[in-house]
Amino acid sequence: MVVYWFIMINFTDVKKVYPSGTHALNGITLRIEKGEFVFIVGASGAGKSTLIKMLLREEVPSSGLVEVNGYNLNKMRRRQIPYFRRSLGVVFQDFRLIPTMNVYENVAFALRVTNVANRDIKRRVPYILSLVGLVHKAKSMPEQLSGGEQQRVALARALVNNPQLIIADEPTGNIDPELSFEIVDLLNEINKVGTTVVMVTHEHDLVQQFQRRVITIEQGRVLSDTAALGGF
Ligand SMILES: Nc1ncnc2c1ncn2[C@@H]1O[C@H](COP(=O)(O)OP(=O)(O)OP(=O)(O)O)[C@@H](O)[C@H]1O
Repeated sequence: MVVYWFIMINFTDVKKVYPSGTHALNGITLRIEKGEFVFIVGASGAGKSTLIKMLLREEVPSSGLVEVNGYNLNKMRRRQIPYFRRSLGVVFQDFRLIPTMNVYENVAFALRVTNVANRDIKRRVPYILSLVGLVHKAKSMPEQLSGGEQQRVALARALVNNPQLIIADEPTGNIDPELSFEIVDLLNEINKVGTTVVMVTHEHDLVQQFQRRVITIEQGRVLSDTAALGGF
């Protein structure tokens, strides 16, 4: 096996058959380099979520190789999984904020679980909240926020550990179209400073607007893989 330092994600002939017998992935081979911004698109049932679950090591392939950020996920031991996941920033469609914690605490919590010192938390959380434009909402509870604001908190939480890779699974699925643009724009800004971004989406308008690499999945295969217009 050759590990290239510039590769963030490597799938080699990845197949996934669920115990039900469904063939969700039928031989996916793709490479995403560090620093790329990639949209993953495809019809419902095409295999996008299964692909994301492979990236997070929530599912293992039936065959084929999955490498993420230098880790061979096929060989990863169970006790290594939490450490691996902490190297990623993950954003989901349904935000997944802790409802009993305010905005500040939701973001701080991601640092507390990794035993970051209090004085560093006090410095880092306001900085990240300022990046997503939510300093003035630090004391608000999630239920007091709009969908777009909740997703920005989720993004702040994903960013606070300074991950090299952000995985966003339909991050705009539950927010208004005009706010969706803002979320992808933030991901775009984060990407510009070097973070790799992989975003699953159904929204063709967004994909059109941002003109990045687009990988289309159909029936568990890569149907097309188009480089960003204007090139890298
Ligand atoms: N845990 C599971 N057990 C059995 N089959 C599954 C499981 N998860 C997904 N599938 C099946 O695998 C196929 C791919 O599903 P997947 O969720 O990856 O698609 P998707 O592209 O993410 O769809 P959507 O856009 O609707 O979320 C589908 O046929 C689905 O029914």
